[in-house]
Amino acid sequence: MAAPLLIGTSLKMYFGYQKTLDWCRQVTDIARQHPAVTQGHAALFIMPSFPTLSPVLEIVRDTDIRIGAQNLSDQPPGAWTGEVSAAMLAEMGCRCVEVGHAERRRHFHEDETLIAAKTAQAMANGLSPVLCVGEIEQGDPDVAASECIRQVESALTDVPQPRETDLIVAYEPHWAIGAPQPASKEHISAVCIKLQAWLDGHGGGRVIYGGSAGPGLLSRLEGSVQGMFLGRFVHDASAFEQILDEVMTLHDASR
Ligand SMILES: O=C(CO)COP(=O)(O)O
Repeated sequence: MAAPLLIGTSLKMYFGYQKTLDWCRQVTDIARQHPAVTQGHAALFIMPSFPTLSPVLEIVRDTDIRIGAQNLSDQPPGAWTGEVSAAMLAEMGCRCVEVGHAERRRHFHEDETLIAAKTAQAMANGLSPVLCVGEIEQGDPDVAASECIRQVESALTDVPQPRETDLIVAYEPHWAIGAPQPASKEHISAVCIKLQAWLDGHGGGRVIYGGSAGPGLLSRLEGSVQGMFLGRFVHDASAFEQILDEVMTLHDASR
């Protein structure tokens, strides 16, 4: 059977504590009964804010939904006030962690050295990095693909080979994040196909797309991505159900 499509979301800092738990319960209820999930065609991950990780892990306990943090320290445990270690996230039951998101690069000045150290910390502790890469300005997809490959290579600098932890690469063109609509399907497909080919030849990994993604996009991408990294357009949890319906339709069409 083909690998399940990865359908994930970061809640960024949008929701409060209670709203996060309510939303996660809704999505978990959808996942429990949706054939795309129960038949193994979709694998879900959710990245809520740090203070909600523990109760959210409890909400999804009897499911295969992966929970991850939106950030981690680049350092092993020690005297790093205010930071959260990969070791603690893994101990809690997190299975993935976001690294290199455009908002962290832009607003928190995370550079490639820091992103490489965070990626290495994640992998050394068995957390799959959801490594976000993308070009800043809209332009030619070949140039964008080269830039993304360069960013992935740079992020993997400190990771020992062969890699022992799954890598998820989220292609998120900065200009398409928080926008009214995603990048065009031609642009997304052109970049993701090149990025996936590069990963296939360099230790593996799976490319998903994020940036104003919502219901309908997965179907339009016709198999050129391995999943979606969702934001605002799944804040209404029913959108998750629509996307899982698409996964099912894609699966049925491929038989
Ligand atoms: O950055 C994103 C996912 O982490 C995308 O967010 P939006 O879908 O809200 O643009």
